[in-house]
Amino acid sequence: MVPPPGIPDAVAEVNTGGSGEWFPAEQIRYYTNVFLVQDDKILLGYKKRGLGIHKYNGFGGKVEPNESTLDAAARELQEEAGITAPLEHVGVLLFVVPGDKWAHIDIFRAMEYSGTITESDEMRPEWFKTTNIPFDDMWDADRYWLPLLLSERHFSGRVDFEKQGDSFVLKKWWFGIHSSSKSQGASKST
Ligand SMILES: Nc1ncnc2c1[nH]c(=O)n2[C@H]1C[C@H](O)[C@@H](COP(=O)(O)OP(=O)(O)OP(=O)(O)O)O1
Repeated sequence: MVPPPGIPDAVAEVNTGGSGEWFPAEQIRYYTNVFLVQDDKILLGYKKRGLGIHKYNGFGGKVEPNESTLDAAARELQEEAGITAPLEHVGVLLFVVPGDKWAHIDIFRAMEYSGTITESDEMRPEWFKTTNIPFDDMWDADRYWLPLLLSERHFSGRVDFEKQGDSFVLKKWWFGIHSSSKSQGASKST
């Protein structure tokens, strides 16, 4: 299948599914999401409030006006987990819900950090073995793309959800890797 609207043509498909047409374009809102990976462990945060409450996720949030994505990612990691880290940009995901702004999420990976991991009002940090990631308690499509982050790929993807009450029901997804494939070169943000 060719990449869906919003994803560059050069991205090679690795996983797709669901049915129906892709939802039409809306305005875009920019977010960040940071995953800290060390040896065979990954740091996730249990979301205590707001969008994605009661799910595990990386640390991140909205990019503020006049802020770079990298600066936003570093700020959110500090605010939500109390640490700083050299961040590598590894992926872009589009999350689409009809009638809402598209969520464009820049995904970063960190392999080391400074400071003390600290619970915040928004997130309770918790280490998991990479062989035991709590996908059943995460956003539904995370199981399809998080392995790409762990295998050090550069990836892009799109997930269309339908809102049913308070739930986001997975309708269709597409994930692909970039031809350079292995990610490289950290952007220092500490
Ligand atoms: N489907 C979808 N839509 C929007 N955001 C997300 C998803 N899936 C996700 O994994 N995410 C991520 C992107 C961000 O890291 C968070 C959402 O950020 P949010 O908590 O709303 O932003 P903050 O700026 O931290 O929020 P406030 O401080 O304003 O409450 O989930």
